[in-house]
Amino acid sequence: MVVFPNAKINLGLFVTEKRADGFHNIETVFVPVPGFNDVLEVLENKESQKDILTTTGIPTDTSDESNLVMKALKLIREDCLIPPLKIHLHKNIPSGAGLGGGSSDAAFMLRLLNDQFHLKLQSGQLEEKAAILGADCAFFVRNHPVFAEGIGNKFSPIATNLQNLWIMLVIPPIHLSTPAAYKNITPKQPEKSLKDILKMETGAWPENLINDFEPNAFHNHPKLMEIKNRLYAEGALYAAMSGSGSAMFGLFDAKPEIEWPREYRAWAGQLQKSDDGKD
Ligand SMILES: C[C@](O)(CO)[C@H](O)COP(=O)(O)OP(=O)(O)OC[C@H]1O[C@@H](n2ccc(N)nc2=O)[C@H](O)[C@@H]1O
Ligand SMILES: Nc1ncnc2c1ncn2[C@@H]1O[C@H](COP(=O)(O)OP(=O)(O)OP(=O)(O)O)[C@@H](O)[C@H]1O
Repeated sequence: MVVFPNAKINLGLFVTEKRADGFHNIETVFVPVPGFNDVLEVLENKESQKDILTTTGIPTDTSDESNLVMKALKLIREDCLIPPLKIHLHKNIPSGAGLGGGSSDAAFMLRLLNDQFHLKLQSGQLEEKAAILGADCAFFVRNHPVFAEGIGNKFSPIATNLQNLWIMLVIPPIHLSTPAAYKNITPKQPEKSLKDILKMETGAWPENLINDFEPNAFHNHPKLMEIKNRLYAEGALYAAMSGSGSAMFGLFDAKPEIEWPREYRAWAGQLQKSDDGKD
């Protein structure tokens, strides 16, 4: 079976408090970016008793064992019998970009194993397993726009009308560490609730819809602020950094045609309703 784990963006991100377990409570809205994907294929390995992982595309700084797709497989095997597998992962979503690529791979692996081996796990059960693998992972199980609280794994529905919008992702060659980003932040309660802000006209979003990771990231990497300003200058309705960065995005009401320096990666697509990622 082949699946296409997609990226996410965060629409607003408040870091509200530090928890006793070292993690942080956040408020954010996750939005899938359906056309910006990795590719994950799983076949039964009939030639040996071992699992084999092969990877192509953007190299990751991780060993096979610590690759999140292998961690997802190990987690499923705690309760279910899965035969030896041949797994191929093609990485297109860069790591350290705040686009949740590794988390998406993990959640899609859980879903794929559930489907391919008829495990009959419900979405809620898959979300519980996904949350063990990473704070962002559970969102990718249902993969619909959602309001998230807790460490990013308690969900409630959100009324968003993003479906006719275009998104441009701009990814400069800057790798930002998520643990370091959380360490350098002072949590605070938001003045306005994110749910209320999202009910406002998009014209009010630039003033109100804030990503708490931006000030530190912009201070350390002024180019990120330049990208945001350029997205607005080119007509974005809203522009921000995704997650802990460094990917920036702009939302547009028509297809954006913007040239960026060659060392940046840029991609534009529509925020249509995402499917379940299966072939
Ligand atoms: C920045 C976001 O992408 C926003 O969606 C996420 O909060 C990050 O989620 P993630 O990459 O899945 O994070 P994990 O891999 O679970 O955690 C990496 C590290 O980030 C910190 N972390 C993560 C999530 C969270 N709510 N509080 C934290 O303090 C912890 O130090 C943790 O050890
Ligand atoms: N399949 C995978 N793809 C990418 N990274 C992986 C994978 N498995 C493990 N990792 C490790 O996870 C780290 C974070 O990867 P990820 O792609 O989730 O990036 P991110 O930008 O930090 O995303 P976010 O902060 O939004 O969750 C990588 O630096 C890498 O060491």
